[in-house]
Amino acid sequence: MDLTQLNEHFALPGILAFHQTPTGLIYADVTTPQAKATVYLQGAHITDWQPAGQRPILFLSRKTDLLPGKPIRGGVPIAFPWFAADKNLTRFQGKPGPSHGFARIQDWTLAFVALSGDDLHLTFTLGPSQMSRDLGFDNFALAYQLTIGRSLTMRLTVANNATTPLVFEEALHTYYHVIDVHEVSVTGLEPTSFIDKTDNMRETPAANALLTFTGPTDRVYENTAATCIIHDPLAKRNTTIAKTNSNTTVVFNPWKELPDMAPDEWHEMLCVETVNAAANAITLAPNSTHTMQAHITIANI
Ligand SMILES: O=P(O)(O)OC[C@H]1O[C@@H](O)[C@H](O)[C@@H](O)[C@@H]1O
Repeated sequence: MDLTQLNEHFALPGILAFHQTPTGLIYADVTTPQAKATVYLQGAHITDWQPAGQRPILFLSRKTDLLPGKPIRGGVPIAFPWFAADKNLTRFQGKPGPSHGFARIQDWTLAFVALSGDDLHLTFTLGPSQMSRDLGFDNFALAYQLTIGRSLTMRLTVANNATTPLVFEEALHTYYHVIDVHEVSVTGLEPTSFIDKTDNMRETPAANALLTFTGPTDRVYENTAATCIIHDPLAKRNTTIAKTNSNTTVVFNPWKELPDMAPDEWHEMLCVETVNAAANAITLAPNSTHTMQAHITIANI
């Protein structure tokens, strides 16, 4: 659907309207009694969620390009069907796939809109495309359900429509806005060992202490379904991330400016990602589905 059709079919006066950036990306502009949000069709990518009375919860780089086919830096990129670098080149006839897969750089289809009390439900779908087929993925379907209100729920369902198992990784690669990452801590991962991507993928024992940030951080915590809490004393809030059917959590801060970030913006961001990757990659039987969910709530402290 083009912009006009989206507005004809789905707009809700005062609640939901669709707009287009000068660069050609279509987005949903959401204003409910409880929250504001922005969701791009490219990647079904939520870039802003701001419950009433709160500062923005999600980080979005001021320098991100918002160009067709280019990943957006911030918000919640959906990684599928692999996480980070494509590690299995032979599966794709030697062609390297894009970082974090193709789902975040494809246009999704908006399939469902409904208001339920103060919550807005949006469902996006993605099926095979020329790009996915070129990378060896031709028999899957994705549905992404967002429930936007005082809390945010993100549910990603993968269906395997093939006659052979579908092996994939997935992530709701959530960038949180924090006032100063030096002052922030994360609880929930104390008892869990991790792969340290900043130290040659070293298997690192559990710290048994809350997580604070003093340098580049890129950690893959496997076999954990734990709820995590981001404690941001300067913002006077705790952000709680509860997961369903996710056994990996990734924590990321580059500790330097990335090419599509403004200088020093890394101070203001922290990724705590709801993931199934590495040892927790999913093998999905034919004619079955897998649903991973993240539920985010905010409490003032
Ligand atoms: O630059 P990208 O492709 O968006 O990836 C950002 C980061 O995403 C993290 O989740 C990965 O663990 C990092 O290794 C990676 O650098």
